[in-house]
Amino acid sequence: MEPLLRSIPLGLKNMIMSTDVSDLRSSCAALDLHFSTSLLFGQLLEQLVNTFQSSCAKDASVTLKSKLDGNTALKISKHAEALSAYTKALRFAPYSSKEEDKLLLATVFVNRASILHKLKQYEAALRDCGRAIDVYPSYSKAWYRRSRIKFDVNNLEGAVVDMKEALLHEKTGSGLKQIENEIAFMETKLTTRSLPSDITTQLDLELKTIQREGLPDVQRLRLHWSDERGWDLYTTEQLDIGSLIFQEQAYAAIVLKSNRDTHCHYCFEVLPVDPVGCCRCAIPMYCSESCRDQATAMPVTQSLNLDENHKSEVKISESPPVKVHGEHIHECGGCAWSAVLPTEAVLAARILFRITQRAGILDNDRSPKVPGDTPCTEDRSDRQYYLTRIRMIDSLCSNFDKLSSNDKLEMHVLGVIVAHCIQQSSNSFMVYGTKSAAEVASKLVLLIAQTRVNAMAIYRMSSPEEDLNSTAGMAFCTVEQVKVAQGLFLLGSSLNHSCVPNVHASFKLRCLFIQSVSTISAGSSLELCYGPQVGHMSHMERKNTLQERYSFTCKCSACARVSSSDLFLRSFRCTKQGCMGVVLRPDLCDFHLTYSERLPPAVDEEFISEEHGCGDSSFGNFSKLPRVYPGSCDQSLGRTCVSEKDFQAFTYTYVQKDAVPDTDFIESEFTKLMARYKTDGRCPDCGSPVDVETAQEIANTALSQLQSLVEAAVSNRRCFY
Ligand SMILES: C[S@@+](CC[C@H](N)C(=O)[O-])C[C@H]1O[C@@H](n2cnc3c(N)ncnc32)[C@H](O)[C@@H]1O
Repeated sequence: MEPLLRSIPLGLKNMIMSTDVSDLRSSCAALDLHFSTSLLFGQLLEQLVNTFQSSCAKDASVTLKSKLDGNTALKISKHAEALSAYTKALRFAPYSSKEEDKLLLATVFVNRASILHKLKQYEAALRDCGRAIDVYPSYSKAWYRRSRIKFDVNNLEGAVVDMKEALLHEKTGSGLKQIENEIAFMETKLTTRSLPSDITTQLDLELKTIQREGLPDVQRLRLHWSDERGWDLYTTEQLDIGSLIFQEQAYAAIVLKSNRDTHCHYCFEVLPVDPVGCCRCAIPMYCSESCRDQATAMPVTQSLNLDENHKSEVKISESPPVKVHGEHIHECGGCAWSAVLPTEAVLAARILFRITQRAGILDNDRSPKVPGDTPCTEDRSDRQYYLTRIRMIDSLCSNFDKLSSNDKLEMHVLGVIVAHCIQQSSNSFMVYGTKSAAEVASKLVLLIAQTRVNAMAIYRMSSPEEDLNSTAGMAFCTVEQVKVAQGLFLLGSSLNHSCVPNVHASFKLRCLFIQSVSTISAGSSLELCYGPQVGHMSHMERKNTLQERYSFTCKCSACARVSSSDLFLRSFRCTKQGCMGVVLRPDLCDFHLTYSERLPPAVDEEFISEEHGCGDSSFGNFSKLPRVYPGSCDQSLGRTCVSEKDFQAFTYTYVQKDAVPDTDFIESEFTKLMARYKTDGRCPDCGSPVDVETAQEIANTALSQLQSLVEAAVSNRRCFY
């Protein structure tokens, strides 16, 4: 990416960096034209779309090597190692109608089943045997293994049936002898024992089913437009605390690169011990065939009939099953682009894929924003509903014009790369109509920007890792929230941010659940926290985080007034042992600055700074501020010390007054308090010099050490209680 960025001529760079959303077509066309003669771009594209060079292409030699690794590990009882080697072997195993490919696949499934059997993971072991039988029905060892597992779970009848099937397919003399002995032994058992229930019959019931896409209940929700915050979702009815306001399936979603080997690429749950891979490429892992089929919009049986070059996929793609979006299929086929490009670019491609799949066309001109009070869904008949939703993609805000010039440039390069990757991937079936790569790229650039602003992080609670080499089981005590995927939820993305949110988001499979965390009165906006929250971060940190991450300045109710937590978050105790003095950080004045601009100039002339005015315009009317505040510009003057008594008196009044106190009250109290102190950098109680920056550094170091300890403890995942 870096060399490609460097290769862009300065004039073109400047044009792209200063482009706005209405110029995207011309800026993308100019970049596309430049890349069309660039050797570097051609080479990169070749790497991204060439199935033969790709690291994610299916490769029987990797399967054979991993299978051998698994066998070696098994011999020395390294079960966990053997299991992951066989899973890797399956990941790379080609799915084709060739005899040798089918046999290889079936062999590895049976090998993995043997380990799972040893580990008493009966359900998973039975599933793997079933997979082997589906792929290669005359593979005796698959029937044999399944019979042994059924025997161990007391399904003696099933065990005998499978063993007899194994006998039918066995070709070696010694094998036949062994199977006959097994049948005789099992039949004796069968006549002497009454049988408990069959675990295998329960399996089907227990198999996870993914919720079908349902329409959220949005009857009581409306969208409202304001120039300050764009679209805002509000309720027409009062909502009680804890109400489920709506639930919504992801429009498009993608697992994070860091979770590719641990979570299902479709439902994002933790992978079981017997994950299944994609039939065409070696990247995605799914928890079940059901997830795989939904991600690729193709049943396994069809996958097995693919010829070597996967050409038949094109036929399937011409008539994708209704209601199944198969978001992985268009980017799959053994080429690397979707595996190596940044997640947000691949997610944007998935969104584009879905738009074209639904609408049948790619059209940039649809639906300009219409500010006003608009119901989210007027007509919920299927077609109209989806048209409304597609229209909403165009109306998702991108904050494009507020992006940094480097972000704009990077998004342009990604947009052009992805547009070409999609067009050159052998199995791509996006419908572009008459659109050129540059036009597709301009749509992608906008989608990447929209994805950045609107996509939500999908979280999972971490679940216990089983110790596969121990059959004794283990106690588990660490539970943590892990960010596993990124998804776009159309209705969810109309929720604005607040640093004191009134709704909470949670996820199950690919579904978003929005619940109220307080009583929300009719007509109020539903506000979610995008991350920075009062009590966790100071006003300045919240402001910077939102600006950096989402390119907007927060206009929520909490940022429109002083929050008591800011005071606590930005203060230190004097570091001298036994001293109770409290030292406030210089940047505590950040919120003071915000408010003082709205108030009459500071009254006490003694504290008006003349000599320390730094001329930094970001500090607004700096010369009118009390002298105690210039610490933010000049650190040597920035020690604002307050005696414990005053601090307590102030915070007491503050907290007692109201949890979200009256701004003017706080402002005047705070100004009065600050005005009593000089910036001499000393603790007011003991007179020791106080270095707030050093104190902050010490606190940060201690925090990161603590964090490392927690991480070490979590990764160890052992706790005895
Ligand atoms: C996920 S969208 C929310 C819906 C958005 N208002 C719209 O019109 O599509 C996030 C964007 O909404 C705007 N926004 C959200 N919360 C805001 C807030 N508290 N203050 C100002 N703008 C906000 C910002 O432009 C932000 O990038």
